[in-house]
Amino acid sequence: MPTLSHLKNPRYFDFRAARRVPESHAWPGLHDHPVVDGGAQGPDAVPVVDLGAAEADPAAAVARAAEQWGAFLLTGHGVPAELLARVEDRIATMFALPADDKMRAVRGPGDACGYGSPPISSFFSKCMWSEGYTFSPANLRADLRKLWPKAGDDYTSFCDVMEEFHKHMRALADKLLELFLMALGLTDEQVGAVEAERRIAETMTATMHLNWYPRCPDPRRALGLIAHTDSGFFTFVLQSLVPGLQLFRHPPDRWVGVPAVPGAFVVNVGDLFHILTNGRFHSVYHRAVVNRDLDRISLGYFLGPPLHDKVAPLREAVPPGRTPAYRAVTWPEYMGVRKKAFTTGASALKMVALAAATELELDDAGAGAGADPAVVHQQLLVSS
Ligand SMILES: C=C1C[C@]23C[C@H]1CC[C@H]2[C@@]12CCC[C@@](C)(C(=O)O1)[C@H]2[C@@H]3C(=O)O
Ligand SMILES: O=C(O)CCC(=O)C(=O)O
Repeated sequence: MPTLSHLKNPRYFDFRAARRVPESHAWPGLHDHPVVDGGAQGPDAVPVVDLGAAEADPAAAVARAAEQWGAFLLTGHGVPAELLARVEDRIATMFALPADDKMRAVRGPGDACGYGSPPISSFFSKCMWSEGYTFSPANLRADLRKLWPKAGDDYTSFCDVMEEFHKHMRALADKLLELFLMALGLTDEQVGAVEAERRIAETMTATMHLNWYPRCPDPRRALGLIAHTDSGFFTFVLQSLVPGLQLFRHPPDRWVGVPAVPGAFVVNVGDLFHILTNGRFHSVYHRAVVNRDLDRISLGYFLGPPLHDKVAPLREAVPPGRTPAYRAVTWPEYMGVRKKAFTTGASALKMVALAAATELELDDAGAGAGADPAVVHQQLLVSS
């Protein structure tokens, strides 16, 4: 059996060759909470928002899901299923590149983009059972030359497909932002006319993160992606083939498995949207688990503000007579707070909460309150 030392690149863990889960990849505490099926009828059914003809009032459906779950399945969105199949196929081709090619594009310390574990992994001493690749669609052709320096057919088809996908997704993001703002109670006119809202719509940026979760000989000991909230505004997750995404819900503490619905996106509310909406739409803890027989691929399309813009609660989101619950932060500033939160066991959202906000407002803040699975892991596993 090949071991790490037999590989040309000693930094590359060869998941394909692994016959067992080594201590470096074994996470304690994975089964502290039960897992329930979010695809079955009942209170744990993940909400579905259908943007097609079937939904009479999509803004009301978005409001309910964002307030009660911080996540929902999005169908009827108009992105062709045939394009999604090509996207998944191209991602699989990319992850099948030889290790040395992938390592050429490795993420540097502090870099947002690149190949390897996602940025959050640096907060933990254990390794996740996955590989990832982050890139900016705005810079796609240049970024991808790191993986395919000689360009060629695979490079061209990857870039063509991702550009086509990005075009659809950016338009869908605008549509969903408008629905989110209408869900907050803004009228059509206000969404277009109020300066703060207009600026968000005009400047929102997109980042893509691809995940590959290789099949795993002992899936109960390994973890694909540690529990986290996304830090930006909102994220579209594509997991249309193999399920593995779980949302944290409480009380009682439990993981809700999100069904893999062909052609659907999962939409997650992120921390900056939580702040923007003054906690009315709350960010959601989620994680990805792995399985024994099947590789899994997922894609996150992350929307957020430009790096230098401050995000503060929208005036329209703060109830009359109340003060905003959060202070203004830029995205990089918030990432810095989150890093500190991981090393101290605190909640990043609570760290940017304003002292004047009442306990009630913070307790309403969903992810910021109550049991926090990431903090539980953090106490056990933070890298020294
Ligand atoms: C635009 C983003 C959003 C990032 C950072 C940057 C690029 C990669 C994203 C993720 C993807 C995996 C989980 C996460 C927590 C991570 O570590 O990297 C995400 C993070 C965030 O939502 O904060
Ligand atoms: O693999 C998944 O389903 C989750 C992906 C995710 O949470 C992410 O990329 O942030």
